[in-house]
Amino acid sequence: MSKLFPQLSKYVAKCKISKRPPAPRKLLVLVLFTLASIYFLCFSFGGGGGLEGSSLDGSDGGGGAASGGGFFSGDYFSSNAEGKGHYLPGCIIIGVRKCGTRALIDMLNLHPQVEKSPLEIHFFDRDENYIKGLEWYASQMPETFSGQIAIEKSPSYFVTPEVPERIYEMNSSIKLLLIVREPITRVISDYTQIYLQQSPSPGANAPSNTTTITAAAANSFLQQQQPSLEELVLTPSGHVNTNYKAIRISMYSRYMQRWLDVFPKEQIHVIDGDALIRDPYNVLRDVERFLGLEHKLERDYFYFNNTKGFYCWRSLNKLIHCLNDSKGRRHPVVKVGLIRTLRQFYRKVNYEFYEMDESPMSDAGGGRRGLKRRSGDQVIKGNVPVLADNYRRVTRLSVKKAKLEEERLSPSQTENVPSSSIASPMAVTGPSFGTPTTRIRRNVSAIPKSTPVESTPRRRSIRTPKTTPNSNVSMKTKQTIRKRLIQTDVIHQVTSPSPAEINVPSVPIEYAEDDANRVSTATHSNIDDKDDNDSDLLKPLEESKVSAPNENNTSHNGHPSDPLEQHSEIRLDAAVTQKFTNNLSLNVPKKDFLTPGPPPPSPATPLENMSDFHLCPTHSVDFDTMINESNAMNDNTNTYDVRDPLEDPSCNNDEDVTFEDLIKVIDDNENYCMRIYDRNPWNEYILLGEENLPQGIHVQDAPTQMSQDLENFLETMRMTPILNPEEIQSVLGVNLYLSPETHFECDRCSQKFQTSEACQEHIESGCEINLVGTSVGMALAYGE
Ligand SMILES: Nc1ncnc2c1ncn2[C@@H]1O[C@H](COP(=O)(O)OS(=O)(=O)O)[C@@H](OP(=O)(O)O)[C@H]1O
Repeated sequence: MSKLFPQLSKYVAKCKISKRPPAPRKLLVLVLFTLASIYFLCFSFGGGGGLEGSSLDGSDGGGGAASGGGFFSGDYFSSNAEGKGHYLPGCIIIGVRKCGTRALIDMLNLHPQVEKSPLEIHFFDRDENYIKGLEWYASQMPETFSGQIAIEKSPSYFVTPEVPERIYEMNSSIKLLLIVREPITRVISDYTQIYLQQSPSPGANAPSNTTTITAAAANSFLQQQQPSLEELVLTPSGHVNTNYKAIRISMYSRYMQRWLDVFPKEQIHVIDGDALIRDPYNVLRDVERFLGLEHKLERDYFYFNNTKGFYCWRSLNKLIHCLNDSKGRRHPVVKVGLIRTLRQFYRKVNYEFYEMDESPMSDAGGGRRGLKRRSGDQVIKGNVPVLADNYRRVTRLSVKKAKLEEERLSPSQTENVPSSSIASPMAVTGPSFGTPTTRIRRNVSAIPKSTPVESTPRRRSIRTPKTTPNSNVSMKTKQTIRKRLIQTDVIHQVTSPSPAEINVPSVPIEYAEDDANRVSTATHSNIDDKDDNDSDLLKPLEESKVSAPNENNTSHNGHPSDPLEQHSEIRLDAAVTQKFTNNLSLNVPKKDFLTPGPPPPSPATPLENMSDFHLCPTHSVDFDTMINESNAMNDNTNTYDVRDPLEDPSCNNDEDVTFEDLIKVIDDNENYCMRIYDRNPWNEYILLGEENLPQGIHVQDAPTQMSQDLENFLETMRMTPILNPEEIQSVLGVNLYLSPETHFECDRCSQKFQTSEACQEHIESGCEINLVGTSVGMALAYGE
C-alpha cells in the first residue's frame, strides 16, 4: 500500500481542476470516487506504473506519444474529450536562465496545440509552492482543450537539486526542453541583468523602451556604479570564482547529470539558444518534432527586427510581438584576457556536457544537429575514416560574399570582442581571419588536376612540412605576434562613445508580456529577472563598462543594422536610462521597422572562420548522396574540385583532389600523432579520434592540450592576418588542417538546399550561397 499510495496521489493531482472547490465532505467523496475510478482506469488500460502511455481523454496524440508518453498520454485527464480546463503540463522548459527560455516559450505558444503559462510557476523548486500540491500546480496552467499541451518555463528548475525527481514523480514520461547558450555569454547576460536590476527603479512614468541618452552620461554612470564582471568572476588570486552563481549556472554538465540520472535522454531535448537567436524557425521545427506536434510554425511567422536586433513574431492578433527590453540587452564589453580565462575554465565542463548530449540539438544554420554527433558519426579512436564525415562535404562559397567579407573587415574589428559574439567564430578567430590566406589553397594547388582514382592512393602533403616550433619564422614576425597578443589584453576596454546624443528609436510594436513586466505577487514572486538572484551576484560596485557604439554597423548579434540606425546606439534598461533624465530627449524619430523582409544572414556562421578554404563541387552534387557516401565508407572514388574563388573568381582552374588525398596528407608521416576534432556549437574543438598516438602523449590530455593549441592558433590568426600560415604554424609548432562539414545555404533566404541545382537556382535569383556548418574537422600533428 505504501507503494501504491504515492501513485494514487499522483493520479489525483492529474485530475482536472474544478474552478469552484466543492464543500469538504463532497470533496472527500469526490476524491475517493476519483481515486477509485482512476485506479480502475489505470489498470484496465494497462498503464502499469502510471498514467504514462495511456490516453484517458481519448486523444491519440497524433504520434506525439510515441516515445513513452508525452503530452497526450495521461497528462490530461478530463471526463469530456472536448473539455477545456487546467491540466498539468505535458512539457516543461527547465532552463537555463538567460539562454532564451522566454523567447522559446513565447514562440512555441504560437502553435495552436500549445498553451503557455504566462508566468514562471516555480512549483518544483520552491518548497512553499510545492507543498501546495499538484492540483495547485495544474490550476496555474493555462486552460487547454483536448489535444493541446500546456507548457511552463521556470529556468531555475535546471539547477535545483530536488526538481528532476519531483517532476518525474509527477509524470515520468513528460517531455523536457533545455535551452543552453554559449556559457560565457550566459554569464555576461546574467551579470548584465543583475547590475541593471540593481539600478533604481525607473518610476511609473519612465519611458520603458524609448529614450535618448548621451553615451558619455551612460558610460559615466555605469563606471561609477557597477562592479566589473572581472571583479565578480575572478577571485583576487585570478582564479575563476565558482562561488559566483552566474559562473556555476553555466556549468551545464554539473546539473545535467542530475537530470540524466532521473530521465532518459530521449525525454530531454537540448536546444542551442544561440541558434534560436539566429534562426528560430528551424529550432522550433525541431521542437515541434520532439513534441510530436504538427508542423505549424511557419518561417514567415518570424521577422528579424533590426532595431531590436532579434527576431520578433506575428502574434495571433497579427501584431508583431517582440520581447521587451529586458531581453536582448546590450552586453558590456569584456576584456579578451578574461574571456580567455573563462574559456579555459569552461572547456572541461563543456566537453562533459557535449559528451552527455545525444539529443538532436537544434542547430539552425549549422550543418550538424546536436551538441553531439549523430549516430553515424561515432567517435572512432585510431580510425582515420572518421574524417570522412567531416571532410566530404562539398560547398561553394560565392566570390562576391568572400570579397564583401574581405572589404568588411578592418583592423579595428579584429580588436573588439563584444561579449555577445563570443559564440561566433568571428569572436574566436576574429574577423581578420576572414582575410583569405593561402593556408590550404596553396597546398592544394600542388595537387594535380583530375587526380585519377587509385587503388593505393597517393600520399600527398597539403600541409606544411614538419617543423620545429619557431623554426621558420622571422624574429620580426614573432615580435609582431607577441606584440599583438599583448595588445589584445588592453584593447578590449570601453571605447568611449561619441558625446553626441544617441537615439534609440521608439518601438511601435506590441511587446511581449514577458518576465520583466510582471509584478511580484505572493505566489509568483519569482519573475525570472529575480529567479536566481542571490547576494553572490550583487557585489560592491567599482568599475563598469557598457558596450561602445557599434562601429561597423552591425547590431548586437552581428546582424547588419538597419540603415536608419547607423548612428551609434546604446540601449539601456529603462532603470538605467532614468538616471539620465537631465539628458533625456524624447525627440525620437519613429520609423516603421517592421517591414517584413528577408531575414539577415546568420550572424555567426563558420563562414568567416573558413573563408580561406573553399571546395566547390566538380560535378552536380546531391547533398544527401554525399552524406550517405561519406557515412558509408572511406573510398576514394569521389573527386572534389578545390579552388579558391578569390584567386580564381571564375573557378575555371578546377583542381580535382580525391578525398584520400586530403586524408593522407595528415597521415603522411608516421612520426606524427594525428588527432581529429569536431567542433561544438560554441566553437570548441572536441576530440573525435586519434591515430598513431606516440608515447608520452596522454589520451586524456588531448582535448585540453589541443584546445589550448587551437586557441593559441586562432588567437594568433585573429591578430595576425598578414602572416602566412606556415609562419603561424611554425610559431605554434603544430600543423593544421581545417575542413568544413557543410551544406548549402542561401544566407539571405536562410534556406538550406539539398541539391546543387536548387542552390544554383538561388544563386541566379540573386541570393548568395554560403557554406554553413558547425562542424569543422581539425587535425593537429605533433612531432615526437
Ligand atoms: N527573439 C528574442 N528576443 C529577445 N531576446 C532573445 C530572443 N531570442 C533569444 N533571446 C535571448 O534570450 C535571453 C534571455 O533569456 P531568458 O528569457 O531565458 O532570460 S530569463 O532567465 O528568463 O531572465 C536574452 O539575453 P540577453 O541578450 O542577455 O538579454 C536574449 O539574448
